[in-house]
Amino acid sequence: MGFDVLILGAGSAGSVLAARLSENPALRVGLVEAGAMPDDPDIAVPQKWPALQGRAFDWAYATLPQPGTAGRIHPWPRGRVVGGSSCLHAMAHVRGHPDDFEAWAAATGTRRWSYDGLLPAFRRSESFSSGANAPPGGAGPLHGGEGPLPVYLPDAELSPVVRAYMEAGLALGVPHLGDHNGRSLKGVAANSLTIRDGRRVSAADAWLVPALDRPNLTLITGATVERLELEGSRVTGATLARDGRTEPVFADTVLICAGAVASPLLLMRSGIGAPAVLAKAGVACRLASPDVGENLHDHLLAAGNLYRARRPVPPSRLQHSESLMYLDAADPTRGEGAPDVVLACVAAPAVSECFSAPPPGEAYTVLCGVTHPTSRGRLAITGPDAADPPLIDPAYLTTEHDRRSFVRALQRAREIGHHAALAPWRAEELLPGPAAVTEAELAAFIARAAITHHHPVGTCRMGADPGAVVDADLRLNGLDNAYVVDASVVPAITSGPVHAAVLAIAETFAADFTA
Ligand SMILES: Cc1cc2nc3c(=O)[nH]c(=O)nc-3n(C[C@H](O)[C@H](O)[C@H](O)COP(=O)(O)OP(=O)(O)OC[C@H]3O[C@@H](n4cnc5c(N)ncnc54)[C@H](O)[C@@H]3O)c2cc1C
Repeated sequence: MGFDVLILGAGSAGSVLAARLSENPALRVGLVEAGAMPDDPDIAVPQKWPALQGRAFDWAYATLPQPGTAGRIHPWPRGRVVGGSSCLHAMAHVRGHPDDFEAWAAATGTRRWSYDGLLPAFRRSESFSSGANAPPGGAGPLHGGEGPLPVYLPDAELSPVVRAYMEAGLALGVPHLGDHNGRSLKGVAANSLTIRDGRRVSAADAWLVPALDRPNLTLITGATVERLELEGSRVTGATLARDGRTEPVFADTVLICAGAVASPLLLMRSGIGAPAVLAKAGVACRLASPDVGENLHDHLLAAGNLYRARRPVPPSRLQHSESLMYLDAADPTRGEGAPDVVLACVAAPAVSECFSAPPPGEAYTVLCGVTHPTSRGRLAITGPDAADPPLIDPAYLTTEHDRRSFVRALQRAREIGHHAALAPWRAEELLPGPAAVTEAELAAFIARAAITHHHPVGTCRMGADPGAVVDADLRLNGLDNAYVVDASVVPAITSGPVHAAVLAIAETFAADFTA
């Protein structure tokens, strides 16, 4: 088998790239995916997203025990299915604050990765629409109206508890925000969701599936990429494992889109990485690239500031966590600039495995987290085969900045949670509970309550410096015809969930590649 362009991984970024590049009928595009087409009907049901984890289409990774979170091991779900993690995710669509992308522009030395550089891709990717009673949305200077991905701003379906939490924020002087995808991010807004007619729309649904009947696009499912094949400074293709056999696939250009966990692992299995890490795993070094797998970072959420309800809490009609509230922890009334903390109201009990909670309908939660963590970890292979389990160490809460900011976030969560606007719903605070008052007590609670917000990034960071894994064009440093295009190239995480940014990276790369 041979292609002009071979895309490895049919997740969020891979789905965008396969569709965009195969718009050119002269380009033979191959797309390889370890998983199958999604066939579990629960994937499309927004309320069921937490229940999808651990099923056959989840890679179900786990971190090393984390000293910063009381020695806990954190499950890391990732989609192993056509559509990738966009089939498992919580459907919140948040581009990030424009200042977030200044770090990307500074790292690469090009405005292409600034907010304004990415804006055409953000707009091109989406069809923005408002809910029945929301302010008018649709196309405009900041929103796209004709892109493949529906971005839906709900109103009428919002949970009454979430509405009360939003009212509490406004009463405390937090600015009103129409939606999360303008130039401001701090304030009160319902989450924009990648939902159409009450059903999840994955990146595969939006981009890939409509393109699958093109004769120049070949999707190969159930095939795990074992390694890239290298000849000098070129990648000639990859070795796939399918149905118990290995087979080669050849290509002029290879795009690695296996995600922030699997892309660096694939590079390492192929002999591209830190020589010491490769040697330890029994892999011969073909290209020394010490930063492969480094710079791993993620958002955490404290689950959570839990309240027993004084009356039944109706189940969410959306995806449970219906309103992220981005704030300046020192002054929540401040609207300018990027936020430093985030709150989220879940119309259900949400706690880590360290705590128990009342059944659904009897409690609700205010989650909180830090938008720009400074903790940086790493991941590594333990052997030469795709089946060898990786070492994943996000180094959660290892900086003073992250621990202190998290305490501020929890203090703001409690301020909202105890506000009069929530009095009709609040019976009592269950967690961390009235006995937790000092910063040390709150920090100890956070260490046991923190769970991943599912946003790992950074493990093949882009940059202009010689240590960067990929350059500003996303080309692998040291190779002529291989690129990484997925969440792993993000040099520094955005304020919020990262899916919108990953899609914009893929859209931007595709536009440049085909120009
Ligand atoms: C539970 C959960 C909730 C989330 N919630 C949100 C949210 O609400 N909003 C948001 O913005 N983001 C959210 N995210 C994050 C978001 O989904 C991801 O950041 C994004 O999908 C990453 O896209 P990607 O293309 O980098 O990787 P993926 O979408 O993970 O794609 C990688 C693909 O490569 C395939 N692959 C990997 N290794 C191999 C191999 N060796 N051979 C062949 N194929 C391979 C995988 O099976 C997968 O299909 C969530 C993620 C999860 C898991």
